[in-house]
Amino acid sequence: MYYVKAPAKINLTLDVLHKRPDGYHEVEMIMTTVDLADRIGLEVREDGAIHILSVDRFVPNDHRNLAYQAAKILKEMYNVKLGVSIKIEKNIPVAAGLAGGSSDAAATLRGLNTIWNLGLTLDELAQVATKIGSDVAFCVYGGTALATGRGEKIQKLPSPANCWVILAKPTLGVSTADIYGNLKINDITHPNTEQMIQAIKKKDFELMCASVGNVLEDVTLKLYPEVAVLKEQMQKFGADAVLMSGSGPTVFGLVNQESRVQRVYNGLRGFCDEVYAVRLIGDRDTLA
Ligand SMILES: C[C@@](CO)(OP(=O)(O)O)[C@H](O)COP(=O)(O)OP(=O)(O)OC[C@H]1O[C@@H](n2ccc(N)nc2=O)[C@H](O)[C@@H]1O
Ligand SMILES: Nc1ncnc2c1ncn2[C@@H]1O[C@H](COP(=O)(O)OP(=O)(O)O)[C@@H](O)[C@H]1O
Repeated sequence: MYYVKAPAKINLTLDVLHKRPDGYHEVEMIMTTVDLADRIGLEVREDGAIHILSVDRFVPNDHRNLAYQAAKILKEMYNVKLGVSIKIEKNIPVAAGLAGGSSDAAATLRGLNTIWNLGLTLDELAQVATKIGSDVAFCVYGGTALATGRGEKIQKLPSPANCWVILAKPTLGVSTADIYGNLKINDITHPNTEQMIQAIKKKDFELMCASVGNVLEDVTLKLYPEVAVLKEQMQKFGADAVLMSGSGPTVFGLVNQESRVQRVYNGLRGFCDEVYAVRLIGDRDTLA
């Protein structure tokens, strides 16, 4: 079995510029990877079939799985005769705003490139990724990046100031399409993306904390008030910056002092079953 790591992402910023004629939203967002990861095991099949093995009850075991779709598209585009068995060891909460499915698909592309001997570059894999979902191209590279278009155009950024990330996932899943669908374009307070880029380049933790922002947050908080409560708790227990990731409902807190990580983590455990204390990975080379 050949294993590939599929880390979760958080959105440090998420801005929507306008709604496009194709129904997608034109976005400008800064994403970075954290060290909470699924593990994807791949085994070549001589019969040409694609099989998914996953025991998580929220993860589809068939063609609906994004890892399955990744293998199928890659196989068709490059006329590969071999097949693959894909084992998914799920650690990233599902439908959480952490791009777990997208990262599984991206890890499958990277892994198949190796075990099917395709010799493709990451840029070529990212091209394939855009056919699977908006977040998959980012996940092919990992690290930290500015994503534009519908999220598939990736410009690499350096690794931000290192810090801890506390993730808290309420027991509800949200549909990304629903959240975008409820966004009122004329009623948006835009985050300062340029300032966040400067904060990342200078590795300035305080400026990074002052620059976080996500225009989807208001939409999800209105639909699910328990997410707002979680945000307040995270702030109360002393995180330096608190924001919802993606379309939610996961809330993350940035903390740079190790002594405070345990306090925030323990405080939240009283409210929320799924809490994780992880590090920013931030650097794309760690995926290799
Ligand atoms: C909100 C974000 C932020 O990183 O992440 P998640 O919350 O899903 O992790 C992404 O934009 C999600 O990307 P992804 O989950 O890959 O979305 P897709 O499968 O491409 O699209 C799902 C649906 O979301 C809506 N959508 C998605 C991307 C976009 N730029 N505009 C949209 O309006 C569309 O209705 C689309 O049908
Ligand atoms: N490998 C996968 N892991 C998780 N979810 C998957 C996967 N493949 C398909 N899905 C479907 O995608 C949906 C969104 O999942 P996920 O990527 O975890 O969330 P998000 O888009 O919020 O980051 C889930 O409801 C699930 O049915």
